[in-house]
Amino acid sequence: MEHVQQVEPFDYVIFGATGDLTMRKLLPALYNRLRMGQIPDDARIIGTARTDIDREGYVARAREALERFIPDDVRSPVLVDRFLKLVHYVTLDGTKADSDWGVLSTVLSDAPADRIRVYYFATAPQLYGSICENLHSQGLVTPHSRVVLEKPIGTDMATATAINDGVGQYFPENQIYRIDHYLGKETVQNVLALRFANPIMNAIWSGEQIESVQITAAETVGVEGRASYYDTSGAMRDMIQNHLLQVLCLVAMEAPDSLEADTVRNAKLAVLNALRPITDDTVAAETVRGQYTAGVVGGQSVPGYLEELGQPSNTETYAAIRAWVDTPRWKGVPFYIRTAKRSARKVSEIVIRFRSAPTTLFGSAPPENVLVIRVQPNEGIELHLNVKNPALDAYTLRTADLDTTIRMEGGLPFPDSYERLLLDAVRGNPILFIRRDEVEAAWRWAEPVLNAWSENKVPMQTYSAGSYGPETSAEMLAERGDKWHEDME
Ligand SMILES: NC(=O)C1=CN([C@@H]2O[C@H](COP(=O)(O)OP(=O)(O)OC[C@H]3O[C@@H](n4cnc5c(N)ncnc54)[C@H](OP(=O)(O)O)[C@@H]3O)[C@@H](O)[C@H]2O)C=CC1
Ligand SMILES: O=C1O[C@H](COP(=O)(O)O)[C@@H](O)[C@H](O)[C@H]1O
Repeated sequence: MEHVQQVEPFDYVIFGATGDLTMRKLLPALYNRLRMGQIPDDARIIGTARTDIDREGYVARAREALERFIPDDVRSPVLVDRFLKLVHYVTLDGTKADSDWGVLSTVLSDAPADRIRVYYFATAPQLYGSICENLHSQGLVTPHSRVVLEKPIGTDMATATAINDGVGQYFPENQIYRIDHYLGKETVQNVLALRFANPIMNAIWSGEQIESVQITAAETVGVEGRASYYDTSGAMRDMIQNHLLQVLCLVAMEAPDSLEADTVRNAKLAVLNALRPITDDTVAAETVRGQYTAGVVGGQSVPGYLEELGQPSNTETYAAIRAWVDTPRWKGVPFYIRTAKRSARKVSEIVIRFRSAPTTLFGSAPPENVLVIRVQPNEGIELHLNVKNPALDAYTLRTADLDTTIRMEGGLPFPDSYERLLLDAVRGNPILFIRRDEVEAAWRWAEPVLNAWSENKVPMQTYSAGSYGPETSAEMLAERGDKWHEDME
């Protein structure tokens, strides 16, 4: 059974309440937390969007979303009805001062003045600044208010600065929660436990013992219904600048002095600031980008990216980067990070390859030890060790795996990462949210790569849907005798 504590009563005001993210992720996550007993019955979820519907109409949409996105075995009619009693809707154009803010103000003023209020922005990020301005001028920003910002925070440094400035004018940094759902994943959070709660790991966690690090987030899906967003984004902006760099930070950071949010964020920031800049001179050697062509994924024929889009595009659906963290701990250790749409399989993982044993005792050098942190699916940790091959009389080696699957008690699936993060915003716990300087440091590193790619300084490769990506990606690793995980024996 999950150990849960009910949070204080709150008002969750969602801007963008009719959109895909709200229906697919936010409402189901809140339902699940109610189901687990964490949400009090006097909490309120107040959806807002321009669509002119009344509460009944919105509740009907929310019900449909729960029927679609909550599996039958955890959806009970009684709980759904209880959840929907918390749901309200206000028709509002968040960007317009003369929109009907009075209705939202009236609804909010029904609650005590010191009630926790979370404004969740599930709209296009360009709208965040003007929504904040209106919240402020309507007197709706209280000391107990916080704002959750969905990604992407900009498409480059300039746009990120504009968004952060726009929000920062009305909310102090400690009331701003920039969400990165990878930080809500259980096994990502486990990186800190693995590293710092286990002296045996801590002792070997540096370039003295580690040869290379791989961080992969590959998906079998294409761009689904989000082609218009994705084509302005691409793999680097969609996944690397945020999710994968955050994971890299957790793998590479120095031990924080405490689990206080800013202490951990300072440690992550130090890693981002230590990332070696990729320049016009190094970008072709250190990066690979590609687009999928038609292929077969999971036994199904799928079209290529350009066919799906119906127009030419210079947007990458695959990116692999050899990054370097210039700190004494990581001297000489490449961090390979990659992400792909329409990959052979869905997998997010961290793979640590250790240096080979300096021994000739067993003839040739034994294979390297490899530690795999499986973020998803089948969350767990495996360590490949060399053991004596019991099938042979001669003293030869074979690989044995120590493999632990991390499960919830009772074998329940892990809660979706949004469940943890949505309630952390209510609790006022920002540890799994990104601070402004982290976003900026990530853009500082990513932007030169994006500029070089847009100037075609790195050729756009192709890869068949259902493959592991362009061949040049494997070649980049082979230069240093490395292999992607799927190519390791
Ligand atoms: N969908 C996903 O899986 C993910 C989405 N995100 C981010 O979440 C945000 C929302 O994405 P998504 O749900 O896909 O987008 P959608 O286009 O599906 O939804 C956008 C929402 O914003 C509302 N909206 C648009 N303009 C205004 C306005 N002026 N005032 C108030 N509401 C407005 C729309 O409703 P209406 O037209 O009725 O006003 C709609 O509810 C984006 O920042 C996206 O990048 C991040 C990660 C994953
Ligand atoms: O933020 C995003 O993440 C998803 C992948 O998330 P995961 O939890 O399924 O690994 C990705 O599909 C989407 O394009 C991106 O915006």
